[in-house]
Amino acid sequence: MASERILPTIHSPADVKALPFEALGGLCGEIREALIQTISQNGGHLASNLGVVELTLALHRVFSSPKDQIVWDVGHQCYPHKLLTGRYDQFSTLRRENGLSGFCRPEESEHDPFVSGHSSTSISAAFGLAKAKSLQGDDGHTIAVIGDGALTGGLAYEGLNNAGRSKDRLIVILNDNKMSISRNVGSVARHLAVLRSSPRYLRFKKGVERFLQKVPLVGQPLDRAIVKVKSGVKSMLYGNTLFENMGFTYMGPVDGHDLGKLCAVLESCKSIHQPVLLHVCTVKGKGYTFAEERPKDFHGTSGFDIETGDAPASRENFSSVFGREICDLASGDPRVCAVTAAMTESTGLTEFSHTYRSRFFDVGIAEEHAITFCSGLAKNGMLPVFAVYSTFLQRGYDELIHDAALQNAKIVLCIDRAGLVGEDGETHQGVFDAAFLNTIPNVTVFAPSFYAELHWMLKEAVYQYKGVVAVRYPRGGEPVPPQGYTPAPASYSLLGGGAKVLLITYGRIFANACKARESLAQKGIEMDILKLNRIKPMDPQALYIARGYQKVFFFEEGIRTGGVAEHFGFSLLSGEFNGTYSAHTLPDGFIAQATVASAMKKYHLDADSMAQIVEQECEL
Ligand SMILES: Cc1ncc(C[n+]2csc(CCOP(=O)(O)OP(=O)(O)O)c2C)c(N)n1
Ligand SMILES: CC(=O)[C@@H](O)[C@H](O)COP(=O)(O)O
Ligand SMILES: [Mg+2]
Repeated sequence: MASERILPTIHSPADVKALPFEALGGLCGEIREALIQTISQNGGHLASNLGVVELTLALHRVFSSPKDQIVWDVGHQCYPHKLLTGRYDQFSTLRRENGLSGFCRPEESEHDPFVSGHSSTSISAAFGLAKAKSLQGDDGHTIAVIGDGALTGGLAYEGLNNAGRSKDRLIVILNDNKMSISRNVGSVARHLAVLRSSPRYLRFKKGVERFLQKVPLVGQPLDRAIVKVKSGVKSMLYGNTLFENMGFTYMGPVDGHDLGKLCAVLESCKSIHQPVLLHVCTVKGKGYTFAEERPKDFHGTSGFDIETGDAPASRENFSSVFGREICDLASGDPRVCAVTAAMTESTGLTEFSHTYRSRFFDVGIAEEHAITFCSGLAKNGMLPVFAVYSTFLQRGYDELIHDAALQNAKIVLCIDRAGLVGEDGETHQGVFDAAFLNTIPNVTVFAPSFYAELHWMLKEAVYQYKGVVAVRYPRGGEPVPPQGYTPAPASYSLLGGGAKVLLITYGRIFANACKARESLAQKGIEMDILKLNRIKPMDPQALYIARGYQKVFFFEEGIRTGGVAEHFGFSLLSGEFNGTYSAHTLPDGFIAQATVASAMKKYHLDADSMAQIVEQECEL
């Protein structure tokens, strides 16, 4: 007889605690099955989640969420946590519109204490949470779970530096699977490799524990004294770990797939009332052979066949075209360098990384550093191109101002995933870059709608302009180029001429504007389109053209405040313009997860909405 499934009966961490230990292995299997089933359909971060199944279970056995708070770094590995904290029934809605988020979301559950999506925030957040608890006399624990990849981000060290030697109940769990999205990089990764290969410490610790158990009335002060003695002896024998030097008690390394060991060591962590770092070793993709063998492919997937592990063949997209173009430039110019902050594959730099190894730099999840590093390269005569997602570029705002723009350093930013990104949702939408780049002097911004434009804009960016030059393009492929439109290397292009109505736009939604124009033409409404190729600085000639129209509509796939539409409108309305101007942009808010097509419709950036808006205005 088939045994009853356990996962559907888990409605809260209390249910996890109530299970006999022998049932936990089966539960791990059910969690893995749920992950594989759902992610194969909905897409998501499979390999990272498969790797933390036992760890998540152990955390919920030993600690009591929500009193004890668990902060998942990046949050892309929090799906097992969702399954164990009352969200199993909604799991099929993962990453869908109005469904469960693929990251931690306090609005979704009391078991998600902090928003996540961007890397390396967990230690700072957890320390803040822990400190607040201490100040309020709350004896709950706070646990940050951070991956070895996320540990390459500078913010993690700011958190460690600040939290070390405090007296708060903070536990940092380092989930070390040797992988960021690609193989992890840098000298800390090397330090972790050394620690992984010296399991003597935990054995030593176990000896201490056995001793402790024999000592009657072991209280807190004795616990601490033992920890100190133990650390001292250990550092004499083996040298200190980085974490100990930063004031943490280091425990580990421990096998992150051995539930018994994990529970025992977490109990020990719980008894040390000062910051502890527990080093856990896991296998990315654990339990699904294809993901174990190809963790990169299963880091983020848009869906796959469970039997074969095959995903739909990836088609040409802006990232792959960029990857080709940058290789072309590098082949003819030894000054061209490519920089990524741990996103080699997804930004299209795989080929470059193999072919031009000495000029390729994966700096880790360190966008701030990447920008300042690029400025240094540029100052000494190289031509650095930093390929970065729009949402992660937000990290480097000050570096752009202070380290690049202020000294007019010649760096090129290839801003990928600019605009709506879809299922990753609020934390990943690329809707702020046009607005925040608008605020920085010495910055030029291009926005291709098609691959052919990316080709000439990239060249222009590398060779024709001074200062910081950005080329921003969306996630995925180019839209179908409108009939009769030939991309031309100019800062703007005008479609039509002589109409009274003008639509202005840039980027991929230019294609929607062209469709809207066609459908309006069928209704007898003539409309010209002004397509901006360079969105900063604005070409005065483009403004001059707009002045001649009676009705001007600006459509922008970006936030309103500070965006291109607002800037254009301000300049237009403060000059000699007698017509009406309206801006149709994304709202000044956070855009929820949904397919790009659905969000476009919701915010009136699709062709039908554009046509409707123009038609209604023209009827007035
Ligand atoms: C600031 C920032 N840059 C880049 C990313 C993209 N990103 C998401 S997960 C990830 C790798 C994380 O590796 P690790 O922390 O080791 O977790 P693992 O997937 O190995 O469990 C990267 C680079 C991000 N989320 N945030
Ligand atoms: C978790 C994370 O931040 C990234 O892995 C992100 O989900 C990538 O999404 P893309 O599919 O756009 O590369
Ligand atoms: Mg990792």
